[in-house]
Amino acid sequence: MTHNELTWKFLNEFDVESSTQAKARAISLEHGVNVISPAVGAQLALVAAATNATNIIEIGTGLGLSGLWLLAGAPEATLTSIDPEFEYHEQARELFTEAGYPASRVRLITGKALDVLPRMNENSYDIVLVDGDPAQVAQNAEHALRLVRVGGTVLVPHILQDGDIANPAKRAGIIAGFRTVLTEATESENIVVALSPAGDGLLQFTKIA
Ligand SMILES: C[S@@+](CC[C@H](N)C(=O)[O-])C[C@H]1O[C@@H](n2cnc3c(N)ncnc32)[C@H](O)[C@@H]1O
Repeated sequence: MTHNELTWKFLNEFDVESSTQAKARAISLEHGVNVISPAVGAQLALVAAATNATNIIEIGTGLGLSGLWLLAGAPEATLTSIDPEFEYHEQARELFTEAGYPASRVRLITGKALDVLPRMNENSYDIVLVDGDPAQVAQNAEHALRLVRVGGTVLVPHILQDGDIANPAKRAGIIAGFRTVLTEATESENIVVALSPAGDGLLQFTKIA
């Protein structure tokens, strides 16, 4: 194993999941859902805790793993999570309940992000997680920036796209969308940006104006 591979392995094995998070990961994998790594999950929890988040929105519930990590950092927060898959939401609901989060604080909206997000109030959320349809990442990130309050943070996992984002020859389709998100984030004067190499990458930007 190279030095870089060893470092990456260490980084991604550093954080330990709760039994419910581990269960959510196993069920997600059974459904073929591309989940965040424990290292990314821990980063989400840390941002939620550091932001003292009370109002979180998540695009792409999956089976609930990323939501469980966000609530681990802000157990008193309300999580609104959007996904078109009703079956995923049924399973996720069971996992949120098992982890002790009441239904009143986990609002699952079964629908498509681009239908739901325009109806949500701007400057209202402490955290917006963008992890829905990768083909719509640029539009979703634009909505996220509108929805997050000043001082709040937008989180975009899978930003490195399995290494494809670093390959200039890869320009088409989904990769183009992720590149747009990165370019717009670095060019905006109203946000502070950090790109983390954890898991498949995590782009974080905090609105400052
Ligand atoms: C990468 S998975 C999310 C994984 C989850 N965030 C986690 O780490 O536990 C992407 C999710 O986006 C959902 N999705 C697909 N199209 C969507 C859309 N138009 N709006 C919102 N979510 C969508 C999929 O059903 C899938 O659950």
